Amino acid sequence: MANEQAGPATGLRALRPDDWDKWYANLSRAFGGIPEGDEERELWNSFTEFDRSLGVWDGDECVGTAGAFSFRLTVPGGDSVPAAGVTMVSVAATHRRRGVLRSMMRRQLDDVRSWGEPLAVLTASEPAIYGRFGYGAAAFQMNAEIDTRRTSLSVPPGTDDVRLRYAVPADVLDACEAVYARLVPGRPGMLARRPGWERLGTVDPAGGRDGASPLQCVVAERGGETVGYARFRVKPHYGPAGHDGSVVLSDLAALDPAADGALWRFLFGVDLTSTLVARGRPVDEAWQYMVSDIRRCRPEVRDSLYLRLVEVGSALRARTYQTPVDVVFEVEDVFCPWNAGRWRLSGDAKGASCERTQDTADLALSVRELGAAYLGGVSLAALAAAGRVRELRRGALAEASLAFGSAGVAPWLPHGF
Ligand SMILES: CC(=O)SCCNC(=O)CCNC(=O)[C@H](O)C(C)(C)COP(=O)(O)OP(=O)(O)OC[C@H]1O[C@@H](n2cnc3c(N)ncnc32)[C@H](O)[C@@H]1OP(=O)(O)O
Repeated sequence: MANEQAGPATGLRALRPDDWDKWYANLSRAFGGIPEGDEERELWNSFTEFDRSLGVWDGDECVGTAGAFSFRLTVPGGDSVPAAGVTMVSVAATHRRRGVLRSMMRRQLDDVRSWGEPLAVLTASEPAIYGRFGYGAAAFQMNAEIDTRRTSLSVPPGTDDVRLRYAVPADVLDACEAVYARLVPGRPGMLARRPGWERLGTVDPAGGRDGASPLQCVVAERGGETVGYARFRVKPHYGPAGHDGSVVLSDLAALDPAADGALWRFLFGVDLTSTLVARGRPVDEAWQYMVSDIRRCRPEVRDSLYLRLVEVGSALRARTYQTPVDVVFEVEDVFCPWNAGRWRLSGDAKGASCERTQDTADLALSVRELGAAYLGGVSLAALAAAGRVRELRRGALAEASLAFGSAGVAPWLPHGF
């Protein structure tokens, strides 16, 4: 790989295994410098894909880091598409705002393109950073702090047939992972986990508990089969009115409404607690429609997954469209100019073609808006209302907005990376 200059005396190169300690130390410091436990550190070391990671060096000092996990991401229609999971991005504060990040983003997107991966995805420490590199906010998450003493839950039929039992998280990891794997094709934004990544769900450093218990796990079973699980911590609190601790949900997955209802009913009812804290949940998750009082759940929606089309043609071909669509996009892409220009997308629920064209454009937008709309969670019409998509042929906006939808399932990223 060529050595690029990113400001005076800095050099950018692929990460070497021997450099990992310094590389990771730069990353850790950029996020506040509090050391992680050995288990977590070992986990991220095992996840690091060295030939897909970059370091920027000033002499023998690491001043910039970035990685790109080789993920597969569910797209509308249920296919799983190669996506670079951009991660571990940091620049030493001594070297900030001199273009070190920009140099890594440049090299990384060139690399991702050369690997033939049509998408790049990330979660942003600050939303203002990545739009300039063509990433749009494509999936959102729900956070809630539920007052479980003043909110009741009305569960779906069949909930009473589900058996719940406590289990040691590590002992039921394979069964839980099998549940997760069955859910992956059903929701855009979900990641097919690579071997080893299931450990992310059970890593439990004492320093990360904030006064709560170690991770607890309840599995939902029906007829001897695992149909769901919840992993959570309990944070005891004794206040003026007695016990009013919290349940802090870490992860929940269920194969059907009854299993889902059983798990949420359990979480609502843990003795000596009065609050259920649920973060990073799908924005359309069923519990919201089971509760008696959504206002007492204090729901809050937040940006979650940012997506970039690395190759516009192959990315738009890789998903399906919920209604027939035939539109010409005029795409602006300053950072990856190979995408710029006109593309004709023709598709429906079975498949799509997307090729370069000289035909007149129907819709004009930047690659960032295409990224935001790609998973079906942000409508092109809404982006047009904000002035970020221009309709050049009457009717094209409604046609494309409808087609890009994700069949009533909101996209969701199940875990950070
Ligand atoms: C996917 C992930 O891993 S997200 C994690 C990102 N990392 C962090 O937040 C850790 C702490 N912060 C940092 O390490 C650094 O400040 C970084 C990585 C955010 C920025 O690195 P820098 O080398 O300073 O960025 P660089 O100088 O290349 O800036 C490129 C552009 O982004 C802008 N920019 C950089 N950081 C920010 C920010 N936090 N907010 C808004 N704009 C920013 C710059 O102003 C510049 O703008 P321009 O295009 O108008 O010139």
